[in-house]
Amino acid sequence: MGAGAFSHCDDLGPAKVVELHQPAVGLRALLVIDNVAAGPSIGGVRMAPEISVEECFRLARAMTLKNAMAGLAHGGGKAMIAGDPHGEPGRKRQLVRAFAQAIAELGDYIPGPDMGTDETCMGWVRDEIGRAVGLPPELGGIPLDELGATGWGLAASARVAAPLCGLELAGARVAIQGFGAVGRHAARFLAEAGARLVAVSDSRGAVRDESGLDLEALGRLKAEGRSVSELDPARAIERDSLVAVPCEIWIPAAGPDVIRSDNVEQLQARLVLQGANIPATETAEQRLHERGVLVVPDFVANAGGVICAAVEHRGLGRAQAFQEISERVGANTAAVLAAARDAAVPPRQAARQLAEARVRRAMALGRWSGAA
Ligand SMILES: NC(=O)c1ccc[n+]([C@@H]2O[C@H](COP(=O)([O-])OP(=O)(O)OC[C@H]3O[C@@H](n4cnc5c(N)ncnc54)[C@H](O)[C@@H]3O)[C@@H](O)[C@H]2O)c1
Repeated sequence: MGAGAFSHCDDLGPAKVVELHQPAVGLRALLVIDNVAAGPSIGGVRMAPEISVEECFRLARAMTLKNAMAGLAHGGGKAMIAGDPHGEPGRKRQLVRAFAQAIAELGDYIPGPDMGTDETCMGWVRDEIGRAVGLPPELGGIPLDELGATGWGLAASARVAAPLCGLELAGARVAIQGFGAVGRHAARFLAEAGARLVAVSDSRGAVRDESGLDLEALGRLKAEGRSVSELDPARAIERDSLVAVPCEIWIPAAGPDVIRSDNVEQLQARLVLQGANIPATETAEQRLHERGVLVVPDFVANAGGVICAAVEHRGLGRAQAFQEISERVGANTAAVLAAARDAAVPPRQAARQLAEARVRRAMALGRWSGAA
């Protein structure tokens, strides 16, 4: 046994750490099934040139907590395939199909799309082994990015969180970093609730207008492959200055670690809804808490996508998915923020405790719990 073989183990998991190797096609992949107490694990399949057990485990654990937080009958897992996601399509198909074959017997893992894979890949996986979520519509999939499942959940979270920091959504100014699947739909649903998008950025720039930005025009620009900063060049601002824009609600919907010690003091919002995963460093999030900025953590606020996938897995459609997203994300936002207030701790700490408690309660019902 290698010295580090069980280095990730704690009382929650991981249940299985599997190296998958198929020399005939050059498949190298990893699967971590972290915890299955609540039900078979759901989590994405990443394709990237470099993969590691460490990262796969961390992402699988994040899924355990996210799924438990969302109240789903699913544990957490994650898979990684070593490969070039933008490489030759035939090669990608071969790797994904070989991966699916290799996990055929590991029925306590249900694969979904993630960075480097998409609904087509999930169609191949389903074809090989009969299970996957995030499928193409022709196979019963709910197109969650097209419909804006995660943005819908963010808006549900905002409805609950806003009054807790003395805000009304009607008239609230919103700034959104990233105008992709999460950001653009969050903007749309918040606008329907009366909020006003005053600034938005993408990887190539940002634009700001205190009187409100035209969402349809922004959508058209993105559909043409252009940057949001082209909306009105006169009002374009430096991309990373978005953090300092005066607003009530700030939504990161791009990459990780965008709020850091070097820019956290510039943030003026009263509410931060984390659309992206780990958008703030630990120190910066602590600082926001000290400054009285209410932060709804990623795995509470952005669970819309995985809730949608779980509904799809049950064979149900988009109406059911959207209803469950608003109910679950809204209720969980309320529970986490109340627990954080009562214990005077940052919302992430309260959320983690709530999610872990749910996993432990599910584990206590299991055969090996030691309970009578
Ligand atoms: N899609 C989902 O349902 C979902 C669910 C949970 C979490 N997330 C997370 O939310 C984030 C966004 O996901 P997505 O699906 O919208 O991705 P996406 O690729 O559709 O959109 C990302 C957007 O961010 C912009 N961007 C990239 N770098 C930027 C930068 N430095 N500054 C400003 N903008 C930048 C891109 O131009 C694009 O507009 C990711 O962290 C993802 O892991 C997504």
